[in-house]
Amino acid sequence: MTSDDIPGNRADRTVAPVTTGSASASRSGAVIEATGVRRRYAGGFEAVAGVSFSVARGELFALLGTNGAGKTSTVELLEGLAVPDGGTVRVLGHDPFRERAAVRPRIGVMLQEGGFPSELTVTETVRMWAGCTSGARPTGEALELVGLSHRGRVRVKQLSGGERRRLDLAMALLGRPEVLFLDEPTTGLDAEGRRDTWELVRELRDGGTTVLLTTHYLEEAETLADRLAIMHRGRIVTAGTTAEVTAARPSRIRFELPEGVLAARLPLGLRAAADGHRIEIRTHRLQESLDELLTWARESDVRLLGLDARSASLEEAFLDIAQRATDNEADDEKVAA
Ligand SMILES: Nc1ncnc2c1ncn2[C@@H]1O[C@H](COP(=O)(O)OP(=O)(O)OP(=O)(O)O)[C@@H](O)[C@H]1O
Repeated sequence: MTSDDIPGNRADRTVAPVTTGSASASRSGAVIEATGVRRRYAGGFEAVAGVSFSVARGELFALLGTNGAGKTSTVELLEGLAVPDGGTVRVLGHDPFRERAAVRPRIGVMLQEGGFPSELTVTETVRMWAGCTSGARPTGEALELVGLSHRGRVRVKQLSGGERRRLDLAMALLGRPEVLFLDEPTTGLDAEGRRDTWELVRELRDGGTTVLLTTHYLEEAETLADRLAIMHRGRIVTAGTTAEVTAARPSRIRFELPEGVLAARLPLGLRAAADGHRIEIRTHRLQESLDELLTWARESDVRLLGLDARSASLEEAFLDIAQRATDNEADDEKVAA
């Protein structure tokens, strides 16, 4: 969903007014804080069902999740675009909806879909928003940050999807925000654009900006996030650093045995799944298992073809979590039937 669904918010999209006042945070020291947050839509559907997390100053936190998991619904509450139906949200120590005037000038928001007048040129659009933003970056600087300097005279309606995302980002950065909310910032960008955006976001974070990011790109979260949470059906299923989230997953060793060498000859200690000559070993002790395998191969004079050993990736953890959550729900439904 986008904030188009929330009446009265369209005019506020992507405004990122200037940073003012001294830094502040909640008593816990967190700059962004969600505690037991719930959000229900018309008809009673609960899209956010008790979500809690916090983001420290200068930290980059990524919210991941399956489609419809409730990421945007959660982030919009923190952006002050709607009021939670339960729990509390705090940004810079304030309620972002009720104390909007205190929060809004210090945050930058990049929604999932920007809503700019399509007949204006890129430069006119930035100038217009800069006019509502005290202390805004110069137009040229904002466009240069996102690699749009050469597109200033082009009308917004003529921009590609990826260029519009860049313009959205320029608007979010216009007021040099302390806290930046980025909802799927690189969707529609090509590989180079994505990397440029990562670089920029990393620089902002290194400069002290606190960032809350939602993304479907696991590599993006793996590359950028200090910590992350994975949501599924309105709840956070797991959270932590990438290393913590992947820690419980086994590493993987893959290779092919040459003709005439049977998988049964492999050492008993290596739990291997064989598909013909193709072998996959799953292990929680990657170094020891690899050592055992290579010793066996050397002593048996066996060449391991296409040998590939790797630690668990965030992608595997994500797919596993989504699958397990779906299986649990199927079991619950069976019990209820
Ligand atoms: N205005 C609305 N009215 C009713 N249901 C809604 C509304 N907006 C969102 N939803 C539902 O709430 C759930 C969560 O949506 P949300 O957009 O927050 O998920 P998301 O994790 O951001 O998804 P995606 O990754 O697909 O963007 C979905 O089931 C969605 O259909």
